[in-house]
Amino acid sequence: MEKEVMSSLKMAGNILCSASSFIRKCIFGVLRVGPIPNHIAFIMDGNRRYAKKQKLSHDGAAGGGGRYDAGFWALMVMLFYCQELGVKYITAYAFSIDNFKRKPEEVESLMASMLEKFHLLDILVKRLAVRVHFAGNLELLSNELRASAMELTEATAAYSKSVLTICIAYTSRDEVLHAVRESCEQKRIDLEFDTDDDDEIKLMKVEKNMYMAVAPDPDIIIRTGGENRLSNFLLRQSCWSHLHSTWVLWPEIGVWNLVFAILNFQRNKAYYLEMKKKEKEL
Ligand SMILES: CC(C)=CCC/C(C)=C/CC/C(C)=C/COP(=O)(O)OP(=O)(O)O
Repeated sequence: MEKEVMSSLKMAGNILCSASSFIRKCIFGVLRVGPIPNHIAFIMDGNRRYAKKQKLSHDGAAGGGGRYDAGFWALMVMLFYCQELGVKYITAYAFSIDNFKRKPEEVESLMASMLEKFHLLDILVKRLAVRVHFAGNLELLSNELRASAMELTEATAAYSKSVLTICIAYTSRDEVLHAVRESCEQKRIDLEFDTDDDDEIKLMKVEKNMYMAVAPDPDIIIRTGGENRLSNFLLRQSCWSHLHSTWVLWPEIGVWNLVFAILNFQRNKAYYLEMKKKEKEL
């Protein structure tokens, strides 16, 4: 009897799963009628609030892992959906330089959790043929974490179906400073940074040295957790990005949040194109 109940439950689960995957595919098909963004960046806010809500452990040993496990899986789900939709570039703000100011035990356990997640990522991204990049001042990380990040970058260098950029030890201001420093350095070496260049060319030369030079500018930046700020994230690259803020906590982000963000982006784009057309007609 118990066996029969279990197998019926399993069957019901499979039917529900196939139904939801069918519905998702239909919705994605409708979304594809409009322009699909090439690059979506995520500000993954709300992990601590989620952990508090779920009464997850806050202690040093399990705090980082417990708190950020659900957030990591939410990122993997978003990566999967984006790939299914045809969004090639995905960027995640995983750890800002300002986050180093948090309590030392919190930073330590978060870093330990990152290391664990990098090993998991190594298996998962290869299955999805995802190339992984790291953007940020990796010198600020421990030797072990930095080595693991570099290994992951090398191990996935041949994949090209999607590109996942993980911003770690990152702030936009630091990125600009780094790019300007590198560009000045190259001037000494190559004399490349010609003083006769116009501003646009100078800017392009500096941009080549940005951590984020691996991806085009984001079409959409999605921030969870209810804030409407960029918090020192992709300031230079977000000039024309559509900003989408939602109250949902990052680990609870779902397919509908992604769908609404893309629908809003498509509506704004259509409005913008309409305005441009009217401007030309005048
Ligand atoms: C390998 C990899 C990319 C892992 C990703 C893991 C992950 C979800 C990291 C997010 C880190 C972080 C500081 C988020 C901000 O939420 P918060 O802690 O500030 O939460 P709050 O807004 O509730 O205070």
